[in-house]
Amino acid sequence: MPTMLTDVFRGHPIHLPHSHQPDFTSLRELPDSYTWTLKDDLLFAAAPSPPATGENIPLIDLNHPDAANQIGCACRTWGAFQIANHGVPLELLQGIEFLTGSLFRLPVQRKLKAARSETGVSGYGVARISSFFNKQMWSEGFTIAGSPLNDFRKLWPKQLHLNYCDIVEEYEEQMQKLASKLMWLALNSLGVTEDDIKWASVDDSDLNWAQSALQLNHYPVCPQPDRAMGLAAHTDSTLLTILYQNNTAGLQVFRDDLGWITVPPIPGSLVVNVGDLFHILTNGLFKSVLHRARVNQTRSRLSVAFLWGPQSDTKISPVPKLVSPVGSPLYRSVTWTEYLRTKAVHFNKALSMIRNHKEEE
Ligand SMILES: C=C1C[C@]23C[C@@]1(O)CC[C@H]2[C@@]12CCC[C@@](C)(C(=O)O1)[C@H]2[C@@H]3C(=O)O
Ligand SMILES: O=C(O)CCC(=O)C(=O)O
Ligand SMILES: [Fe+2]
Repeated sequence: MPTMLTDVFRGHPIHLPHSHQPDFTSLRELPDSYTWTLKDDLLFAAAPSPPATGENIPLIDLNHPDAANQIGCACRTWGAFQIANHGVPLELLQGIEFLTGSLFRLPVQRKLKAARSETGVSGYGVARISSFFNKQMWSEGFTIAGSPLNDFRKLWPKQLHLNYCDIVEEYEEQMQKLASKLMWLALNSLGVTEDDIKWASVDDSDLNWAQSALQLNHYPVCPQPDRAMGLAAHTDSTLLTILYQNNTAGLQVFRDDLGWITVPPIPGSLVVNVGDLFHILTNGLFKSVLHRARVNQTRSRLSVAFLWGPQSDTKISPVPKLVSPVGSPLYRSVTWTEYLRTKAVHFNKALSMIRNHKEEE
């Protein structure tokens, strides 16, 4: 039987200190356990871009006739871009932001009623990647995989949870269509079409070949933001991730030649990033971008990540058209479930674990 996203960590517990969540608002100084240095993350202080270059991920208008090529170019050079005219109603973006804010404003004891279990995917807690670091992150999260009904009922025992479930359902529906559209635009820019990928379809009335999770993130105001970390550097395991951020900056993407670049919030736009599975599918042509979230001394920050990938039993391997006739594929084939489990053990080394030894020249 194929594994669902909700089951991937069953038999694979990840020990996370959910219940040690501090009351962020009462702390005037950063506790040592939240103070990051180079020792805790080698990239912690990697030089930011020289201010003069002003380089940043592109903002792409999806109504532009050349959008596919612009997306392809952004996926190759940055592994990320922002989009305008994406068709997702502004009220829905405001709705998901309101829901996220009201969830994290709940008292911590109520949030812990829906705490993520050690073998589960859904629920409230610290970032799953926390187990790879000695220091704690200045954030709290809530993951939704499958229906949020059970968890939401624990958070809002009265009627409210039903309205919030509707918002999540509508948001996921819109995001699924958008993610599929973006994937095909990006692939078309490489000359890859529906004929080259048997497990996916262009028809957006049938998106059963894909699945997703929603990650709600809250980064509270922080007394010493320069020494804290909201969400440590990572790549997503997805094909694509679509991120909504509120009007507070914090997301940063890494470029080898530029260091960390802050992605400015642009009202109404969405950030898209390439995940590890898209990198594999394109035989390394699209960059799975390393990103992280920093925190702020005066403003709290919210973000909502729509993490999108194939069904759990679908084998993802480099599209043959993108492998040189004299070379071999950079990666062996892998399902999303297998990859998530590899990542749960090897974290940022997961891609190299599935890399073929005999590489393309
Ligand atoms: C589908 C998933 C991707 C994710 C692990 C998860 O099972 C649900 C949460 C996702 C998330 C969000 C924050 C960053 C990340 C690396 C993490 O720790 O949990 C991603 C995971 C991922 O993309 O690998
Ligand atoms: O909050 C952000 O800007 C980044 C969130 C993120 O990377 C994630 O949830 O995977
Ligand atoms: Fe991420």
